[in-house]
Amino acid sequence: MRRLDTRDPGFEAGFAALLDMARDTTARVDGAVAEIIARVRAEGDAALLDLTARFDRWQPRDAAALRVTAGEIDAATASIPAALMAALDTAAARIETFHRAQMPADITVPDPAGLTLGMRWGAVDAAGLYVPGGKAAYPSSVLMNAIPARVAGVPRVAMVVPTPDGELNPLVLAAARRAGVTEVWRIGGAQAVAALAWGTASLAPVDKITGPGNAYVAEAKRQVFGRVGIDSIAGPSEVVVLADGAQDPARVAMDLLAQAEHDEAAQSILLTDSPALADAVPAAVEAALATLPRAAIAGESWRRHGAVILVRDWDEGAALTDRLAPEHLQIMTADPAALFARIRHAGAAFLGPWCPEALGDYVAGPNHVLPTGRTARFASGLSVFDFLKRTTWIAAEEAGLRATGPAAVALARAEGLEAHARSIAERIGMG
Ligand SMILES: NC(=O)c1ccc[n+]([C@@H]2O[C@H](COP(=O)([O-])OP(=O)(O)OC[C@H]3O[C@@H](n4cnc5c(N)ncnc54)[C@H](O)[C@@H]3O)[C@@H](O)[C@H]2O)c1
Ligand SMILES: N[C@H](CO)Cc1c[nH]c[nH+]1
Ligand SMILES: [Zn+2]
Repeated sequence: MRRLDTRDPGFEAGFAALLDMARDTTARVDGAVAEIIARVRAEGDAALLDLTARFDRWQPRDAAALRVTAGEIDAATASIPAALMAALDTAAARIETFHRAQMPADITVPDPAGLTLGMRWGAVDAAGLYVPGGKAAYPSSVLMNAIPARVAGVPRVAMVVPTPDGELNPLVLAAARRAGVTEVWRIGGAQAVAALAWGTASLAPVDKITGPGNAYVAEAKRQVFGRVGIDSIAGPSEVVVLADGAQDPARVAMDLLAQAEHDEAAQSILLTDSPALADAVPAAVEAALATLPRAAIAGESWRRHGAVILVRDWDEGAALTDRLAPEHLQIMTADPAALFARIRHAGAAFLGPWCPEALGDYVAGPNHVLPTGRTARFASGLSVFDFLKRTTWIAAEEAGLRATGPAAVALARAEGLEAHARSIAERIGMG
């Protein structure tokens, strides 16, 4: 854990090291990922069987065993206790409501020159959803990926999830059923991303791959981009908590640990204007760690990547937050909305002491698949827009072509493109 103070002369160097940590999560695995993708392209299902045995410690009998059957999904769903199923339902319904509200409308623009112009939205044909499963199972991520895809109208939704040691998580399967996933595959890591992008004899390729994952998954998505579309790069989790001196150190500590427990590579940062809070939180983190089942992961994450930054004021706090462009931004100050208005870059914001980030992970409604590694400077969280694309259209009658065509003819000739010019000119008798 780093302790930084903006008043210290060495602050910039320490802060730059924090920024580098966020930037560097995938670079170190690019070679290994390229090899995995090349193997899946060359060997298809055989590579999936071999890599699954190697990385997930599970040897599927054959390629057919990589696909979860409808019977397995039925049995898993039936095994979920009613109260847990009700919680899954609450989350699914709230996520669906929020994402339905995102659906954009087609536009038609009447044009005074006599053309009609428009833009139409349409869903991709097939989406591949990556659901992480190496260190923990994420039923909530199934809902967060699949519900926007279905709301957008995607007909084929293929989900991949690793099953370490051959363990299928029943709630992951129940969530897949609840969210309308059409295929579930027991594969993970870069090999799953490669299979979705290039296809194998068993798994048909998709058009768009979405979802979070570890550094291998994030790097694989980066490498298959272009062959398929991807959402943002959502890698190891991050949170920046902005808290003033009125906040309870124990609550702040648990909010930091809620990200740290995801992954040793996760990053949790506290920014505060209170020297007392800056002193109290590290001790509160250590005390809370002792009570957590995933203390080993959370402890390593906190010690390697965690930070407490003491700022002079919230002007400084807002500027540093923009430089971090965090995946999650939790604001617990006297006027959280006013401070949020001064910050431009964050994947998702959580305002006030009654809005811990974990609420958004599960049931609030907005998506929890968010841009990490400072990509919130230019990227956004998963939404229906990731599964939609736009087609613009133009309709012209003769009068419209006569009114607008001569300018096009002039520009086409200026570009030396005579066929362009004549395809218009000959229709309107310009010669
Ligand atoms: N941003 C989000 O919305 C969100 C949501 C949930 C989880 N997460 C993040 O997703 C990540 C999940 O990571 P995970 O590891 O638990 O699951 P994962 O499913 O992303 O990765 C597991 C896979 O990684 C591959 N792998 C592991 N070690 C490898 C190696 N040495 N070489 C090649 N491949 C290897 C294996 O194929 C394995 O199946 C965490 O960082 C968590 O913070 C993010
Ligand atoms: N915080 C994660 C996104 O970074 C999402 C998640 C899933 N389950 C719990 N949390
Ligand atoms: Zn989380």
